[in-house]
Amino acid sequence: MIATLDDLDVEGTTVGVRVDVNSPIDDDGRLADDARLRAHVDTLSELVDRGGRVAVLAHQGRPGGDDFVSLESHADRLSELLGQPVDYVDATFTEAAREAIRGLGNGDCVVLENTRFYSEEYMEFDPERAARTHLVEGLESVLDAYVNDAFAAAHRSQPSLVGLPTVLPSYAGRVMESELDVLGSIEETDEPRVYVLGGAKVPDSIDVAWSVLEKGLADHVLTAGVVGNVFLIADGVDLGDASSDFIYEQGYWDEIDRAADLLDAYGDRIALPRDVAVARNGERHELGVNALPPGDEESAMDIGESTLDYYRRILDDAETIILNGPAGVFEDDRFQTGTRQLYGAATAIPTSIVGGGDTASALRRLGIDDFSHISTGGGAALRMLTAESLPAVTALENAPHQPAADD
Ligand SMILES: Nc1ncnc2c1ncn2[C@@H]1O[C@H](COP(=O)(O)OP(=O)(O)O)[C@@H](O)[C@H]1O
Ligand SMILES: O=C(OP(=O)(O)O)[C@H](O)COP(=O)(O)O
Repeated sequence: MIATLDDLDVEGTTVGVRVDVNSPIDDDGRLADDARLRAHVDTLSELVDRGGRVAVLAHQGRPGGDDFVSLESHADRLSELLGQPVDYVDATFTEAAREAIRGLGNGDCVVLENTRFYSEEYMEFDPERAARTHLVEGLESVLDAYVNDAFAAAHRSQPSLVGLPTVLPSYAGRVMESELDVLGSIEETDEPRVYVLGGAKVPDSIDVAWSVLEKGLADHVLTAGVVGNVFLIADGVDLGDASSDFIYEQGYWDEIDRAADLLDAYGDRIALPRDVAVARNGERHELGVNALPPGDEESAMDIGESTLDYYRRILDDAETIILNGPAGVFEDDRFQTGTRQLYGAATAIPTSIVGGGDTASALRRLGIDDFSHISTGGGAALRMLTAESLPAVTALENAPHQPAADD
């Protein structure tokens, strides 16, 4: 049983709120897309409106990456979104941070510095050990409560996600609540239930496929993107050197054997692309699988019309569809068709659930957003779809001061 904001007496309470605003960053090191910030506005505005003293904790990027930047521009944007001043302090758990938190009045909000500027926050710990890190020990004394709204990071066992809820009364924010509500009860959705696995996270997608087929959750698994390419090769199709080299370079070669095992076990419920699109003379060119391999240097970048017809026929009967990852290289106009049409068809199905942070924002840019639920998480959503527990969710379940089960 996880406590929510409904269980928290907010007025005058100093709350540490973990959000996931890990976002694309522009060449000047500033926020380039505010979708993830907007997702947390409900939680944050509720807390300030109810008189909370709000300290926001978040990570941005990974050490060494171009997007590993300060949260100053996130704070600026948050101020616009909340319609009130939001302070930023370039400290996370030191005396400067504690001073900023102690200085909050009711309804005030401050954004602390990128948690991953501190090495412990980029390591995974069990909750008890995480509770003895500098970040947790530094903040514990100035916080009355902890709210986790960072569903997209809930598969990470890092101090701000599993350590703070070990020592503070803890609550799920509104994003976390709605994600757990939808993704935690997939088995209650209507059948036939179809999973579409596309994109480039091949090992994760194969884990999901195994799990949902084994548990009988999926009536059909439709494959696309790099995932579809791996299944085609596993089925004996020669996709040519360019696609094979790409899969090899990504370190996914072993996944071909796993895909072949899956086809052996559940081939009747797994649908493979019937054609692919390549770039020929600078234009999109579709090739049936019987016409493969493609020319030298031609890579399978999207699914083609014949695959879309086949997949649409399967979708005709579906009551629930769960999609993860694009059908092709949607960043290139020539290879957007598969994603546009497949996801477009999915919006007509009564229950449509999309996982995958990057895919979700791309879909919004394509103007396709009429789904029952668009998850804020990529990796976290995939983990939930395999019915695996997420460390940050478990930490919330085990946190002190939980409401009684019959509350
Ligand atoms: N056939 C393909 N070949 C190469 N890359 C692909 C192909 N299909 C999809 N992709 C790439 O997959 C990436 C997104 O996949 P993924 O990271 O799994 O999605 P998400 O971020 O939503 O979880 C996109 O950058 C897209 O270009
Ligand atoms: O963007 C995130 O995950 P996602 O790419 O799976 O959606 C989260 O912020 C987690 O980031 P991480 O994968 O660097 O731990």
